[in-house]
Amino acid sequence: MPTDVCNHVKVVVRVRPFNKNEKALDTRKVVHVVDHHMLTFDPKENQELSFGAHKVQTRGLRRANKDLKFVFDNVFGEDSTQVEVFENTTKAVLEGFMSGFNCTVFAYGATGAGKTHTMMGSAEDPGVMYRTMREMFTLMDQVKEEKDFDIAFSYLEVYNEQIRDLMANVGPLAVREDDSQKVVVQGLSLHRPTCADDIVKALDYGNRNRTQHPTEMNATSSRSHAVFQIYLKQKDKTASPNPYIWEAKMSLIDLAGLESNAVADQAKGPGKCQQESATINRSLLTLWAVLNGLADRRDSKLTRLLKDSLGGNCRTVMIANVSPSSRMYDDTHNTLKYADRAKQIKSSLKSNVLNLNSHVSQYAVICEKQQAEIVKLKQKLSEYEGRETRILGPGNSVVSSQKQDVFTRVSESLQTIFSERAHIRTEQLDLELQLKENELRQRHSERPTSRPRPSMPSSRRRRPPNDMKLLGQNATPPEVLEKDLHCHKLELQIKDLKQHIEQMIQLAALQDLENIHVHKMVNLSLPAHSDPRATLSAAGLADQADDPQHQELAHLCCGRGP
Ligand SMILES: Nc1ncnc2c1ncn2[C@@H]1O[C@H](COP(=O)(O)OP(=O)(O)OP(=O)(O)O)[C@@H](O)[C@H]1O
Repeated sequence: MPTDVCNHVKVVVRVRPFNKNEKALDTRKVVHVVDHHMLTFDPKENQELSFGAHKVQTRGLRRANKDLKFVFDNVFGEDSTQVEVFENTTKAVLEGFMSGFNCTVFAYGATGAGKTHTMMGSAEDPGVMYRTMREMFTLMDQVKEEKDFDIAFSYLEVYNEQIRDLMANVGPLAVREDDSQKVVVQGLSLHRPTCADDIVKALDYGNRNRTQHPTEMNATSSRSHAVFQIYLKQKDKTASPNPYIWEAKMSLIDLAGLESNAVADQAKGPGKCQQESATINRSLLTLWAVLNGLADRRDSKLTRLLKDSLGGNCRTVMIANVSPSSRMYDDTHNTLKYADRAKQIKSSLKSNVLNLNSHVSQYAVICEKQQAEIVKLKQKLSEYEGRETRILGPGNSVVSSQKQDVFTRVSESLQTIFSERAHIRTEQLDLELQLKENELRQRHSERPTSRPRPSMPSSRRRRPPNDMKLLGQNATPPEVLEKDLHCHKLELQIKDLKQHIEQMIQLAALQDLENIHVHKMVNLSLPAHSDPRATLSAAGLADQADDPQHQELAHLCCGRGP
């Protein structure tokens, strides 16, 4: 889904190591990296470090230390690796690129500050461009089952306000906008890489065509802005008739080195190079103003070219390259000031996600259908609310609430009948027990006291006969008789429990059957006082017509139907 987010331009600073010249001249170290986010420019004396044994004056007169603290999204020190820089710059925006956001990563800084090293690197230690492509291929590989990709790249330079194709080695080319406001460079060659190594070869080939002139700071100074652009189109592989399509452009730019006028003047004198330097500085200034939203993009070829890749709808990373040496004091100071201001730039992003056939008319039809569905459902709901509440009865037939009342009453009556039955049974058992007691008492009273009872257990037989006392002699039963009675009581209890369990099982089965029968009878809607036999046969229970319990139920159900 397309998403809009507000994003700051990510600004990082990379400080390169002292070069041979700077070492040889024993220049002062003017950039002190405090940590991964902070650096001090021109630190106070106690923080100062000189490369050699003695300090070397900056250009012009020695001035008071500025001791300026700068904070950035990342600060990479002199020992930082290409991997570290990549991981904390382009890698972070790659995810956005794969989600359809345009991205731009550009290296900015003075001539010889390390821009080309950061962006291109060398075959042994490739820079951001190669690593970005390699990572992109890895990411594409991870989702190749779900998405189809179409990837292409172009490589051009802007030199003295002219665009040249570095891959085809032709130019100048015109830049214009197409009907959909996309920037198009007429005649620019597009290339389809199959792997990251194709890109390295292409970059190597293109760089050989890039305009270079030696500067005071860099013998192989790139005097043009090199713009490497990757176009990625991805489409869902799903069988959906409206698959999403992501289209995004990533621009990796190695800008021409900014030259302070002092250096340029010193190095070049009048002529072509002076004009070149002035053009570079002007286009960088324009770029800067565009980034800050202060200038029209038509002011320079570079900004026209990057119309859809700067600010606005784009994720931007700026890598500011600086030298640590006092020899480049002013350039470094300027670069850091610009980088610091770039942190304030915000861009409003919009993912370039398209949907095939996503016509408004389609959505209107879907909306209409859904609205009709809602009206229908609302009607149904109010109909149901108007009616009496219905619940499901046995056999899944619908029983009205009136019938449900009768059903509940019949169930309650049945419960009462069964509990009364149980009570009667208990009373019956009590009576039986009393009878048995009386029988035993009578038997004992008839028996001679001296003779032991043959049925008694041996432990009892061992007791002296005079222990036995007849009931009635002192109003307490003899011990043997008491034990006999207890034994008998237990036997009766066991018998009763067994019967009770059987009864419970039968009752449960009967209750189920009765519930069904009651339900049948309740549904008959017979008048009150109908003949129970007739009710039973009408309910299809003619075989139960003589059963008093069923007759009782039929009586209860009659006249209570709907
Ligand atoms: N981080 C670094 N580590 C080691 N060497 C570096 C580093 N950065 C730059 N260099 C070396 O410094 C020299 C100048 O760097 P580079 O060509 O990248 O500068 P540049 O900013 O692109 O200059 P220009 O704008 O003039 O083209 C090169 O020899 C490069 O290898």
